[in-house]
Amino acid sequence: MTNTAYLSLGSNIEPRLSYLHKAIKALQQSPKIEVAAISSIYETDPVGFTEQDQFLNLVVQIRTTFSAIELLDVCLAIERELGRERKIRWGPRTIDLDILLYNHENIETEKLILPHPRMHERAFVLVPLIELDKKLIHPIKKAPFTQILNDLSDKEGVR
Ligand SMILES: Nc1nc2nc(S)n(CCO)c2c(=O)[nH]1
Repeated sequence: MTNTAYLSLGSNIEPRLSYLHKAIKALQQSPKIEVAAISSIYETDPVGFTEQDQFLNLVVQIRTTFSAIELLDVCLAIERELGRERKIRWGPRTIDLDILLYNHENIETEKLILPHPRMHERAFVLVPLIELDKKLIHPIKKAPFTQILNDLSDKEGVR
């Protein structure tokens, strides 16, 4: 059964662009993942821990036969391959892959919460996600992501 998922990718340690390309290539190399669409790349102000460098962010749409938990393990493996060190929780990172949506499912385990619990607060996620599909609706809030973005105050952090 083929599932549709959206992943947010980010990097704020140089060479940022190279890390993003390598992460996308790693996804494409998986036999159980088809990268169906890739958003533009946005330079974004760090949110959460703001004393760090600007990020480059993008969102990819994938089709996959992995389960959500298996997809999480793939994302964590790619982060490890690209030298992600989890020193400071919100600190700088070579690469970050977050699962945003998996079909329209609501999953709540200690390893994985879907839809991503902070995606509705993050312009660096919403702007590229809407670029890929303007009609997407948050499966729990039942609100279009375009409306969630409009309601967001600090949109200016995304260029
Ligand atoms: N702009 C921006 N700020 C961030 N803060 C954290 S943590 N992250 C890592 C993703 O959770 C980011 C990010 O990817 N982009």
